[in-house]
Amino acid sequence: MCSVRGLVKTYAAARGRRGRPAEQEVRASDGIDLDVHRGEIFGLLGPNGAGKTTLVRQLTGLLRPDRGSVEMLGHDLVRYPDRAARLVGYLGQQSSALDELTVALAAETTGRLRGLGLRAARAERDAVLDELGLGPLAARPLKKLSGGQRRLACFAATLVGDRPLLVLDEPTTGMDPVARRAVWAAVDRRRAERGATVLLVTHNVIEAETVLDRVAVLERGRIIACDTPAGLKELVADEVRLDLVWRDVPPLDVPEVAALRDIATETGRRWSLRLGHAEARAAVAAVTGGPAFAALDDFTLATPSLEDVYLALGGRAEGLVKG
Ligand SMILES: Nc1ncnc2c1ncn2[C@@H]1O[C@H](COP(=O)(O)OP(=O)(O)OP(=O)(O)O)[C@@H](O)[C@H]1O
Repeated sequence: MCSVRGLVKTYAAARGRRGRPAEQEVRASDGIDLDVHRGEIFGLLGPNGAGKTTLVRQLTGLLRPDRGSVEMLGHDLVRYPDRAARLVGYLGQQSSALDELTVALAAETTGRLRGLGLRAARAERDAVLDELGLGPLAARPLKKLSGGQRRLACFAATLVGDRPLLVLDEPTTGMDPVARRAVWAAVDRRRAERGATVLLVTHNVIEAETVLDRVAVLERGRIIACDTPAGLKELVADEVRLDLVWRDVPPLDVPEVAALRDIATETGRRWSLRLGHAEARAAVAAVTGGPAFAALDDFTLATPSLEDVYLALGGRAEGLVKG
């Protein structure tokens, strides 16, 4: 479906202003090889600034790589970037182009721009707005919607006028749980019923995990791991996650608790720990059996999620690329 080889993109250094030193140039894509197969939902994960948006903008013909090739359904998109519009439905991070239109007109116009006749565009518009529960907002201009509503309306417009590849950059940003669920259901339906291919950029690792077939983890312009969610999770299969929530102050006078603190990630009253199975059993016994129990509000023990993989990879980057 889409094959990327040796992709390199460097942003030029910004000149320093008012005595500040010039910024360094940024190599946002640093030799990326990637294959997205037809009919799969492919996820791109990575921390802020890893180069995800830069990569997808090159795949959608909006940004020209310095080096490397992008081939989509047999088309060379580096040489012929205009062809991407016929192949890709792209939901970028910003939506200003549609802001003046109503929700209904944004969807209809997208369909028309993608070559649908008026009746077909209107029929698809109605079906998509209905599918996403946007009917009540259809007559409202996008600029008068909340952030999450606007995002959902832009997502709706992206779906009109079927494209073989959907590229969605953080589609659920700002959405409430009902809207998010509607987005994932719509993505899944397009794959199941129409064999659509979807490339998804997301930070919402846990939510996306249920729909993703394969995932690439990007860091500083490079792909440091690429596999199925299950394959990636095997990388941390020997670990479990223990979350402890304290009522108030953790009982650091209990030696076992003090020892756990050294390896915990603290967020408010919550401690998150990644532990081996035996260590986790010992930790649970220590915090639930002894004097620490009175200070404990809640605890959960979970098998690793894609988020744990992502965090673990952050610590040991190189050499994990698979398949
Ligand atoms: N137009 C630009 N000019 C200069 N540098 C840029 C430009 N756009 C992005 N960068 C830099 O390139 C790197 C990759 O940015 P990019 O937006 O691709 O990351 P990202 O993975 O999409 O991040 P996020 O998760 O925050 O959206 C960052 O270091 C960023 O600062």
